[in-house]
Amino acid sequence: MSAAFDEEAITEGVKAPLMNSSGATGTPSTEVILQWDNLEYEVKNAAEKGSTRTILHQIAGEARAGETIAIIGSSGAGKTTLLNALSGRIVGGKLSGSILYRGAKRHPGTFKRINAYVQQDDLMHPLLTVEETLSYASRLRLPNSRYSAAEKAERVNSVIRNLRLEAARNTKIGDAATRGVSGGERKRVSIGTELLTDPRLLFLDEPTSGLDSNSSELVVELVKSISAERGIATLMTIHQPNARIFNTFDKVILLSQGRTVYFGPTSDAIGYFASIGYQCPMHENPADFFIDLMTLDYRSDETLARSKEQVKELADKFAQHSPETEKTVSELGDESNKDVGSSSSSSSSSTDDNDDSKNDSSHNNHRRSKRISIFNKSSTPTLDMPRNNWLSEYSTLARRDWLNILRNVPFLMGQLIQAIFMSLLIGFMFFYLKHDALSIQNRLGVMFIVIVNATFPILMPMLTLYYKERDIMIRERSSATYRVSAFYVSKVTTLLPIAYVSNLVFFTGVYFISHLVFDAGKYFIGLATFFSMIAVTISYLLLIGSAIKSVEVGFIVAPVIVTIQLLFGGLFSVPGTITPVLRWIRWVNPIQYGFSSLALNEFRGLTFDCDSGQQCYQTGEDVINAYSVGRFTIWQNILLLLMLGAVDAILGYICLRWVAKPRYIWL
Ligand SMILES: Nc1ncnc2c1ncn2[C@@H]1O[C@H](COP(=O)(O)OP(=O)(O)OP(=O)(O)O)[C@@H](O)[C@H]1O
Repeated sequence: MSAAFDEEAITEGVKAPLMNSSGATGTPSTEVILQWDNLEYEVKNAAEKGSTRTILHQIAGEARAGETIAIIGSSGAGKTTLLNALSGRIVGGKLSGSILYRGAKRHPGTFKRINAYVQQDDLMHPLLTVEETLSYASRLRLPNSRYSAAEKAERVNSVIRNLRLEAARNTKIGDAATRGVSGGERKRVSIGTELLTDPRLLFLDEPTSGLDSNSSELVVELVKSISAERGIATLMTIHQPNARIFNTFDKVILLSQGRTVYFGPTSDAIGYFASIGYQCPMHENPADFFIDLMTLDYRSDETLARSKEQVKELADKFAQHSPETEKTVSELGDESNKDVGSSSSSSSSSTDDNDDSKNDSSHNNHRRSKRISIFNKSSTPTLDMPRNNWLSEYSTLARRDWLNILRNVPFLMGQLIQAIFMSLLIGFMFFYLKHDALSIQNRLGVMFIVIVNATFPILMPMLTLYYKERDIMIRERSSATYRVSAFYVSKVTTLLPIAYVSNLVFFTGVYFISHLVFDAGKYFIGLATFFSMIAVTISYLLLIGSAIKSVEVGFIVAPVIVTIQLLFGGLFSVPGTITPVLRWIRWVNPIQYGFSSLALNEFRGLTFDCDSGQQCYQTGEDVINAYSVGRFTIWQNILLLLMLGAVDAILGYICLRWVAKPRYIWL
């Protein structure tokens, strides 16, 4: 099933022999998966024009197969920046130094498919169950050429088992509006979707944030256990872990102000700090102790200066320690790697405090061994995954979209109730139109309101849906899960039918209650115009939702443009009378084409009973001429609508590709 892969294909250039930092050739059990050296990251300093700010200073380290490494530091220390730099997800600024994947330069296209990144915010479809979420992820991420449907299902089951999600298997993910799984379960589902592909590297940004200590411990323990079992090199940022969690990690990187204050086996950290004059008090959580040492104290200028001095001293001492440390860390790394996968961390320190932490650790590991089952050993990590074809991606996404939308009862009911309510309101407002002079204005009014109903009531709720899904797509795409085009077409083919069903009810209701010209041909031509207008609205919302990244700005721009289109739609001002400077608007105004088409359809062939002495249009043709709606034929108007829709849809797709394109800096 998991065929062997050509490793040359995933790296650039000549592949270097695998070396650990002491220069020894790596053995499979201590294989260095990721090495980084002299990493510096600079950004523009917003406070001072022309100057830069260094966020990471000369960071070096390595992550080996099966190791779980924590990046710890106070807020703003540079943890996420380091994680992003290592995972190839850093945007903007200037990154320098070197990062090697198994001894060779990383190749962006393939590296992102073999490493997994669990973001801090778990963006998932709230209406899918845990099992469905994992199942769709497996269908999208695992290639059909290598995995049968049964194997994918087995993999999902294995993830559910290993991440202890059996009880939540059929629970919906949920969100602020819908109660779903707990925070810890949600995080484990996020991790599970990333583990489905058997990554070689796992990055987690604050996986315990927002979780209580029990859930946090479980998440970290499971990640550690799975990483060790599967030979995954795992790096995670973490905020103030408790002592038990701290001792779970094989190694820690302690960061302060973008500098390394310590990198090495967790069990040696207390000893190292004691050796440079900072003894961790007995019974104090070592993580809290280290973070206190590394945090700037802003209470006064004096405390700030003192804490800055202390941070500098810690970083300098670690840097001075470096040649020796590199060796020590590497040797210790080898030691700890021997333990990777077993249930205890190495310890070379003999201080009381360290004994304390060792006790914690062994207690922890005892709990872990009881609580954690392991992945199916027969499956080996894969290094690269070929993609599924477009049709397979599209059909999976479309099925997921349909499931999502059909479960979104408030949205569907809202659409239907709105359609019924508006059809009754408008139908009875213009109830049973006669053929007198007054009916002319009313008929024009009905035509216009029908067209308006194909804009706002569809645009706003569907734009909300689209923005949510777009963000999930951008996250999923960062792991090269599927093509943007498959996502985009899937959106068109779900949103359009949903809009058509509810608006068929609306159109039919208005048509018969207000008693427009009863004729099957006119009904269907009117419906064709109305549906073409809906297609333009859907394309327009895809364009806005793709081109404008910010939801807030999108919600301002979208209605403003539609309002302008309404003003120039043909009812409030006759096109020929508009100032020449603004006259071009009609050419790109779908409302004008839609209104013209409906008006032509309704008025053609009509005659009106004018009272004697009353100024009145005698025939429908008179109305058509007076309102200048006869510039194009009905079918030309419909064609122009469809063309505008196609242009919006194509522009939307181009914009989405641009928005979804990762702009990561690579080393
Ligand atoms: N692109 C950027 N432009 C400007 N400043 C940046 C940029 N990236 C990071 N920073 C700054 O670098 C510092 C480190 O940021 P980072 O997010 O890595 O910290 P962190 O340790 O993860 O903090 P937290 O735990 O609060 O998330 C912060 O002060 C942040 O504002």
